[in-house]
Amino acid sequence: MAAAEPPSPRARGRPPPPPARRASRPRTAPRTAPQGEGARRRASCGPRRPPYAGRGGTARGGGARPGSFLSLSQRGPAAPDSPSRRKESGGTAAAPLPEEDCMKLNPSFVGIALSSLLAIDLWASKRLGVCAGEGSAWGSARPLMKVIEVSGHGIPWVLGTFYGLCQSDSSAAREVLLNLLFALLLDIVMVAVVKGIVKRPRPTHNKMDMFVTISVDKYSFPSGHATRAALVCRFVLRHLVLAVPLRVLVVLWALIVSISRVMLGRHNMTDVLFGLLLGYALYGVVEHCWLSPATTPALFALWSH
Ligand SMILES: CC(C)=CCC/C(C)=C/COP(=O)(O)O
Repeated sequence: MAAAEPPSPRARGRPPPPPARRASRPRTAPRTAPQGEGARRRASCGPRRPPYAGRGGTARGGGARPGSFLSLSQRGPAAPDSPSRRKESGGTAAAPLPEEDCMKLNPSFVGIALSSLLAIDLWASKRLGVCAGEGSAWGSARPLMKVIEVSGHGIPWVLGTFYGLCQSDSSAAREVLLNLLFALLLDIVMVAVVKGIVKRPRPTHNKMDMFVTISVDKYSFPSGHATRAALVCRFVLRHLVLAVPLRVLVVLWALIVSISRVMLGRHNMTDVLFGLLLGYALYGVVEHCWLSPATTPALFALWSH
């Protein structure tokens, strides 16, 4: 006689066992099939206030709205019925994915990372501002730092280049100096534009006793001295024939000018780093727009004697 079969779960009034994929899920995430519209919305990857979001779904320290969560599993509206989508949803288009299948990236993490970086920047820059005043740790080196500051200032560079241009008697020298003048003016304009847009104030420990400034120089991002140092350094190394020790000196000068901006308390480190990058990139623009008697004959006619 055959043994009596145990009653099936359905016969006992229990729900049928879940499909194999669901059965492999951890027990800590029990689930029941979504019932009704409300449950379907909860199970979807759509906008949903995260547990750590404040009023209006804004996470602390960031500006993420609930709808701005990114889901790697979500599909854009362009391909709502793609084969992969159909496969995922078991053949029915637009079926919501289970919540656990969504990986949410909260954009406010980027904000938190940036804020942390800026906080470290402010803290480290203040500590490195050892020549920010006469009473600072290296206050006695401040006069020397200010001489280095003048060596990277725009006025001596623009006036010196202009003077050299007027004095030059070879067309090759004129071409190089005219392009250097263009590079210096482009640098001043670009730095002024970025400073005017970003409007980052100078460090609080800075004493505003700089030699000749323009209105945007009350802002600190990026460092005009650092952009000029990087730009002039690249320009000189490329267009002047110098012995190796002099080439090393040019690079050292650019580095010392840049470091001195933080030591003097004029800038935070990120101002200087961005300034160096900007100056390096601006040299590429100068090379691209290289002025020559062939491309700008009228300009060169001004300087021919
Ligand atoms: C007045 C002219 C022609 C240039 C201004 C040069 C200057 C004062 C730049 C500011 O440099 P930092 O941003 O490094 O402090």
